[in-house]
Amino acid sequence: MAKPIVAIVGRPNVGKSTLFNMMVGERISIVKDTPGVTRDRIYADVTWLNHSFTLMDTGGIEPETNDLMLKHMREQAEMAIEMADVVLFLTDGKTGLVDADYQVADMLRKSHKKVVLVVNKIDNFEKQSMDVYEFYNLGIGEPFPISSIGKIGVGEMLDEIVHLFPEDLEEEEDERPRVAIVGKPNVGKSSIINKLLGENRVIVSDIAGTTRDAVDTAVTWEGKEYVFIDTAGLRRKNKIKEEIERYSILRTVSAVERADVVMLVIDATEGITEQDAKIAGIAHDRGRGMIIVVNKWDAVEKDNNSVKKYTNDIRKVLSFLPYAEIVFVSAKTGQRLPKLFDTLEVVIQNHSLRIATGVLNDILAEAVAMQQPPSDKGRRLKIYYMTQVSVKPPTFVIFVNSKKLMHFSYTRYLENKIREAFGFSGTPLKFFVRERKEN
Ligand SMILES: Nc1nc2c(ncn2[C@@H]2O[C@H](COP(=O)(O)OP(=O)(O)OP(=O)(O)O)[C@@H](O)[C@H]2O)c(=O)[nH]1
Ligand SMILES: Nc1nc2c(ncn2[C@@H]2O[C@H](COP(=O)(O)OP(=O)(O)OP(=O)(O)O)[C@@H](O)[C@H]2O)c(=O)[nH]1
Repeated sequence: MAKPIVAIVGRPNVGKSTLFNMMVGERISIVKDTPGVTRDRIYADVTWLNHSFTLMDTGGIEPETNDLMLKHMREQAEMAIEMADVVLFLTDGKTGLVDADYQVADMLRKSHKKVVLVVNKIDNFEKQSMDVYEFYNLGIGEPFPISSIGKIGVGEMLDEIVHLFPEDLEEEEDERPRVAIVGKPNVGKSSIINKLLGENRVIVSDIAGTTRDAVDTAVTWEGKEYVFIDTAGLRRKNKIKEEIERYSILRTVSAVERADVVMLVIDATEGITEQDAKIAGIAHDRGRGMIIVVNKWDAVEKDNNSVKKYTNDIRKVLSFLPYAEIVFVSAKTGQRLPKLFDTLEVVIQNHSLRIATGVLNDILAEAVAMQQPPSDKGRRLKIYYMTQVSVKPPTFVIFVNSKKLMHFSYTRYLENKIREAFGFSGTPLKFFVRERKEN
């Protein structure tokens, strides 16, 4: 299930990373008094009451001139409008309103995006209340005063944010599998999409709707419909390197968030890299189906061993996703591209496969008979039964006598047995262990 995305925008130094850290609850990004430090973490999961969302810090480089700052802020706002469900527009109550705030407010108003206007650095609500009123002038609604450092006003702000989240209804109606094409710049994402869409057996239709849908493409292949989410085209002109990186990570997160299955494109002429692993990690964390698309296969010198060698390298670097499907293609020649649809279909099926409890417990009984569950200090793990509670990804609950006795390695053993029996290629599996009183 896609989580809503909340993006923080605002001028340099208004306190975006301070607020981000405070909401996430850990000091996962680095705040310095120097404006514009590049941070480690720029997105994170936040839970408020019973709502979960992905929070993004669109961050900032301190540009040397005012003109550059305006340009930068415009891009930042564009990015937030494109990716987020709710934009958190952060301003600085100590500095007061500035021209750049008006410009961003104009863009947000025109986009019809849901916006929460937040005035930060109101460390003393009584003394500074007048400072807050002037922000009504932006014409984008009521300003929410907060102090990120003092942790004041944040509850009211969060209430307003979650109040603006879209209803899930819309999403449930759309049964079409959503496929995100992700990967480093220049690996051939656009080429793959264009070639796939150019196949004469593929029917492409436009998706009308929000700004975000503009990057989506509906496709019909052999009577089945899919929605492709494209993250290509990240290299806008004159971007500073750190910005490109931040944008591409945030866009990847946003695409993966909305997808069922992720196609991670890697460049065969470069081989698998740490950056590819980072991107793969985003999909894995979110439980998406996974296909590794090794592109530019035409451009490497091959022998009988090449596929095996590449596969081994990929498995090694991406050891956390042994379940991923791997396909070797060339967007240039079109080689094996149609096979991508076959693989996609398999992964989609597996990602939402349900196993009946009876069958599952037959496998469990067999697995337990073959390898005794672990024990500790004379007490042995007992597994009562197992049931699948959800799909996308397939999620199982294992009922045991004691959670402490359930080792990670035994869960993995059970996972392997389930995979042996049912395949589940291309999809992660999730396991929860629950305790039940011994009879
Ligand atoms: N008084 C006060 N200062 C704050 C508050 N929140 C942040 N600051 C300070 O404002 C400065 C900028 O904070 P950051 O979180 O780095 O701001 P930013 O918007 O992420 O800045 P960029 O990295 O330039 O985009 C720091 O010195 C913070 O300590 C607040 O609620 N009250
Ligand atoms: N030899 C060869 N070159 C390819 C193939 N696919 C793409 N290329 C080339 O790789 C370059 C990058 O391709 P794009 O499709 O623009 O890559 P992208 O991943 O969409 O790039 P960004 O927009 O930067 O994210 C172009 O010069 C393509 O011609 C392929 O299968 N074989």
